[in-house]
Amino acid sequence: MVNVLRFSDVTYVRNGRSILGGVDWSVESDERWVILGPNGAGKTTMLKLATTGDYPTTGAVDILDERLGSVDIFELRTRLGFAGSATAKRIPDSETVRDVVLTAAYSVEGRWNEAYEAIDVRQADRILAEWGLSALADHRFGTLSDGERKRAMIARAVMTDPEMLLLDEPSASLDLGARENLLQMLSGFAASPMSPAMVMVTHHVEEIPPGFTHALLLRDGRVQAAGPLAETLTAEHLEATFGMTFDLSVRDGRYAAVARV
Ligand SMILES: Nc1ncnc2c1ncn2[C@@H]1O[C@H](COP(=O)(O)OP(=O)(O)OP(=O)(O)O)[C@@H](O)[C@H]1O
Repeated sequence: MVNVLRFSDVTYVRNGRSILGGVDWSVESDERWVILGPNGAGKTTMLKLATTGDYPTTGAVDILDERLGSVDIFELRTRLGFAGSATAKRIPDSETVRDVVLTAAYSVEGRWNEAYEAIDVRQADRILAEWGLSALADHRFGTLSDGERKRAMIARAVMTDPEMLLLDEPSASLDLGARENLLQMLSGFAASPMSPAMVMVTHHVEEIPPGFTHALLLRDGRVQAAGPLAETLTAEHLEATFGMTFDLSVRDGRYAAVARV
């Protein structure tokens, strides 16, 4: 398997504050990772570094075999798929859902005068179908529900066949049905050997799609545990990460955690 992401002794300091400290982490092309941790633990900062959004203060970040700091990040970004709330904010409300996906082929937000190849349009329509969005293809992005919006942003992120897909809280703010629907789709996507490496940040163990293989637990910018899901996502590691005792259960690949009173 090919290494797609490596953090080597990464620190990230801003305004005199240590946000990440001594992070070592490695992702292979067939792995699907979830990053869990309390508010402010540094999860989004890790995604920011992994998507070329910033540089580590010390240590090294290697993305798709390229060292951050000595590579053209604009070229590297075309090989990554990223969906998060910040990316959704950049999409014009008036954009159709088909164009939200299609414009990823040109790395732009908002269609202007680009002429798209028939092959790109076919690819967009195939992806819209895969993410349950065909019926909404001509709807305006601004009219979508939160759940539809999240799916549209993931569809956009996979449009260019990225070598690594990174998702920041894809299930946040979704109702139960929309969350379950999205989890099923993510689970199906994760199961395909054709899919890229995946890294997903979430706040809740209930939001881990079955089929995800690895977990990284972060607290105060430090890795508490990282590795294969079954060995890493334990009540003991959750306690060390969140500072509370949990009853943790897993059924049919779905995790649930309830604080022990
Ligand atoms: N530029 C900055 N200057 C100072 N502090 C920062 C800066 N960027 C991030 N932080 C702080 O770093 C910490 C980690 O932020 P980050 O957004 O990575 O956490 P998170 O784990 O994603 O949190 P949440 O779960 O609440 O989204 C936070 O306390 C945040 O306030």
